[in-house]
Amino acid sequence: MDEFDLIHSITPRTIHHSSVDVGIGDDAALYTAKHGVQEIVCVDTMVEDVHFKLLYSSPEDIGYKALAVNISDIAAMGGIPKFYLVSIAVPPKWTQSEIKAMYEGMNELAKLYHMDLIGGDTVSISDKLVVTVTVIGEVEKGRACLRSLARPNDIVFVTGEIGSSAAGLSLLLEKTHSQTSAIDTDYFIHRHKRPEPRVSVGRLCSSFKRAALNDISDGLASELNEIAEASCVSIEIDESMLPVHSHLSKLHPIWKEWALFGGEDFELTGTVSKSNWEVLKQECETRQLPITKIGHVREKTESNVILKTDNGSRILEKKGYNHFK
Ligand SMILES: Nc1ncnc2c1ncn2[C@@H]1O[C@H](COP(=O)(O)OP(=O)(O)OP(=O)(O)O)[C@@H](O)[C@H]1O
Ligand SMILES: Cc1ncc(C[n+]2csc(CCOP(=O)(O)O)c2C)c(N)n1
Ligand SMILES: [Mg+2]
Ligand SMILES: [Mg+2]
Ligand SMILES: [Mg+2]
Repeated sequence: MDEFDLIHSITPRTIHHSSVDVGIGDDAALYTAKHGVQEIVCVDTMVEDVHFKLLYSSPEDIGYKALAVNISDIAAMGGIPKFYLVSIAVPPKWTQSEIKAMYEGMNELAKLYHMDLIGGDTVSISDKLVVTVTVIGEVEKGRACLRSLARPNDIVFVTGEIGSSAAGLSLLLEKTHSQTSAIDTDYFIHRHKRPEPRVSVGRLCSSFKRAALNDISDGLASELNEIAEASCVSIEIDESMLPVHSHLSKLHPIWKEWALFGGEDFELTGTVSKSNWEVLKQECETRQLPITKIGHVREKTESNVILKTDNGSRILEKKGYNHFK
């Protein structure tokens, strides 16, 4: 079984409400609730030992990340997050104060975005903790940054830097050991545990008539393939332009794999027209938001995503984190 095939197979062929603008297939769903506004809804689950280990994650870390990954999906639609609901399945070993600490972790981030916790559900489970967060946000009607909005000649960009979260995970799982104290391993670990959703960049993109966005949960290669598929275009990126932390390559020889396929960076990748790119770059510079051009959108060819390297070019397959592979 493949995660993406499964989702495809359960996608309904008909909808009952014409107010549904975007259903299954993007970072979040969109429906028109009131004049001039589209509501955005998304949900993501985190499971102990699949998404985090108690060995290195505090209850606050778990709560923080469970909300962060959902705010990131709202950012990837160009929206403003407003409300959240939390469903928890808690094993017997958890104390009430640990659960409260998990909500404190969420609240840390919710405060920043002025978000309200408006509901949820609590059940017991025999073994591992499961946290499911639903976030509701909104975007001006017609301004959502859909995966299907990339067009030939657009500029392809990514925010922040990629690969650092995967490096942090590798350090936490003790698959990687730093040979020198000159490398700030805590930095990479922090990037893994406490991703920062890029809401401001999403909002800048939603001010353009058209922008495609996706947030990086499964890895840059996977997310760009999703944009290329949804937009019926090909995407060409340049390996030498990929933004990575200056210490990443010193940590482990597989650093390029981390950057392309590692995932959980929760940065945004997307495409805008050439003229909008100049505006976006300038606006990001003014606000000190890191953003990097990494390539171009092309007319559709048989390969969805192409990576140009020093030795030529290769197809970047939709390889990355996949729950059933
Ligand atoms: N079990 C499911 N039932 C119905 N729809 C689903 C299910 N799982 C995923 N989807 C839908 O499929 C689309 C893609 O979901 P996916 O979870 O891959 O995206 P994402 O949340 O952006 O990525 P990630 O979960 O890796 O952070 C979304 O529209 C989502 O709502
Ligand atoms: C203990 C442990 N092992 C592996 C990973 C890596 N990982 C888990 S889920 C995922 C993709 C995003 O999740 P989703 O697609 O569910 O949103 C990635 C890259 C981790 N975080 N912790
Ligand atoms: Mg997403
Ligand atoms: Mg999801
Ligand atoms: Mg995923």
